[in-house]
Amino acid sequence: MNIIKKKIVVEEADREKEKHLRSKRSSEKQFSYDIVLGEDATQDDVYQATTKNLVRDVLLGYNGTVFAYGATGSGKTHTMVGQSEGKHVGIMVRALNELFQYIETRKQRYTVTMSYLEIYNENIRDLLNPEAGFLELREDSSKGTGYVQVSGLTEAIANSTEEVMSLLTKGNKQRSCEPTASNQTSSRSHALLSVTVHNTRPVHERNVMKTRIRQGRLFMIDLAGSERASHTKNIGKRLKEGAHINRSLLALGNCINALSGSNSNKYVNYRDSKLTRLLREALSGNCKTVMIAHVNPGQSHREESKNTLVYAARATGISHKVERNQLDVSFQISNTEV
Ligand SMILES: Nc1ncnc2c1ncn2[C@@H]1O[C@H](COP(=O)(O)OP(=O)(O)OP(=O)(O)O)[C@@H](O)[C@H]1O
Repeated sequence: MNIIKKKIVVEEADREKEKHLRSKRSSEKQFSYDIVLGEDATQDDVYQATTKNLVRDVLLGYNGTVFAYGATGSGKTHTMVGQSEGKHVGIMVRALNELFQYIETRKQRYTVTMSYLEIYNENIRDLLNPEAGFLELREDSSKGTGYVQVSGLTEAIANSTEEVMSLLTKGNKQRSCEPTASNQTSSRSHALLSVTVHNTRPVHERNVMKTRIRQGRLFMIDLAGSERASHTKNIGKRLKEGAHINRSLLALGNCINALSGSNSNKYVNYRDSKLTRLLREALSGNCKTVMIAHVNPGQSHREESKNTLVYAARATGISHKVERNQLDVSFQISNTEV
């Protein structure tokens, strides 16, 4: 697999090449994306290219989502979570660090809250309070069609980088992770970290004092990887987990298909999995969304990598209008003379 700036070229296997040669068709398949990062890209390169702008946007009152997609063992957790310190820390830590660095230099009032959950075998667990058991999704139609909330999920207030990092570490330790034949540290769940930044500041416009309220929310998601039972050699519990993972990723793929390009009028079924119900806003609502597709360049991973590339190429065709969450509350200054 050759990696060029904005394109990925997948070469067919030798046997397929011969077939293409006989039919005089190209044996290569090209996929185009906004950005393509090669095997030598550092964690910082990935953060800068994918998430840095989302952090800035969230501070301005937009919603943002970044999610890692790809087959098992392709490097999703490495990208999103990474190592706990040093140059291999992942996107979650980098984004939270940058967010607090910015807030600490500002005089405005910011409140940062954070929640962290996992979807394991179609059950939602609070990673900041796992003792709470399985949590339910509740629809709140007053906030729009399909708006869902996780009932009883911890929304922890974080006042500093240290506090937020300690919450993140606590959550990561609770994640369902098991060795499989494909990956020694395979995530068996989808992990969704949500960070909400609420900001108020006074503004003075034409004799009117106002309080400007902005709220932005950043979702950072490490999906579990799609897997083939034959590759992972999973049996029993691992096999059941794999089936749940594949089913919810299929539901996500179906939503991406329905939302992309010429299919945009098609009915989008978010109801097939908890993952798609939770991601509805990110996929089609008021949200700037970045998908990081992971592919393994090895020959033996060619089919899985191709599937990932096809979905990612479709996702580039999804577009929707994004608005800032901002509200001005005015106080009239009257110059009444007595
Ligand atoms: N860019 C990279 N540099 C160094 N090591 C990497 C890189 N990408 C992945 N790895 C290593 O490869 C292994 C598999 O990666 P990782 O666990 O991130 O895959 P995954 O896509 O999250 O898999 P799963 O879906 O099974 O959870 C890990 O040991 C990880 O540290």
